[in-house]
Amino acid sequence: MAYPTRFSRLIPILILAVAAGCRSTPPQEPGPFRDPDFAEVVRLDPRIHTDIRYATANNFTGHPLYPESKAFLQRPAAEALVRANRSLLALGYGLLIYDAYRPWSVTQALWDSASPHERAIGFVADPKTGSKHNRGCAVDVGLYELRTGKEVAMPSGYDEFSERAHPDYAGGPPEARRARDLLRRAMEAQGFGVDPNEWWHFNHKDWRAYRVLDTSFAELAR
Ligand SMILES: C[C@@H](N)C(=O)N[C@H](C)C(=O)O
Ligand SMILES: [Zn+2]
Repeated sequence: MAYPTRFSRLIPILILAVAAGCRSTPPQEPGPFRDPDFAEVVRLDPRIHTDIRYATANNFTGHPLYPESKAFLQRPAAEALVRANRSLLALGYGLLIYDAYRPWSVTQALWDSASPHERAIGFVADPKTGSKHNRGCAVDVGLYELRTGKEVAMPSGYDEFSERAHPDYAGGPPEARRARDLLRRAMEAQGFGVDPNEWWHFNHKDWRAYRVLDTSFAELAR
């Protein structure tokens, strides 16, 4: 029987073609874009603290997704963050970064870990379009108290995906809401906009000028 034999020879080729079609890659965007110019934030201002959650198992996936704990941003966003930190230092607080530049493949991994509901409400960016973190123009931040070095309590924890995480949530302890609003004012004064679902996530105003990247931290540090 000639037909089944010829067809069975085609099967590996078909599998390879389907696999190639499904291979995930960052979105191809027409641009034009600025060249990447990353700065490691703590080198610009060591009084900005970090607790890069995706470099630890203390994140919603339960696994480390970064090989090292680093906070890079495109230079205009990094410099704006330093200015926001300076304004907070004067009030007895400092910025605590939970995440900054995120390679696109990590956005894909977060998307794969998220539930359909979390995807639907925009808790994690769709890798088809990419995240503003992938452009080096989004930062997840909270506050620490200068006097004690301790993290300041907010109405929800980081990546707690609930109504309490909304930047305009009106419940919870008033001092937690005051801290959240103080953070937001300091960030907005320097050109960042808060995410409507997440009090900790801020996009720098220049995000459209940079493409989605999948460059590793090690490559950025070179
Ligand atoms: C997953 C969360 N930390 C986050 O950053 N969400 C936004 C929407 C993103 O993935 O860009
Ligand atoms: Zn974020």
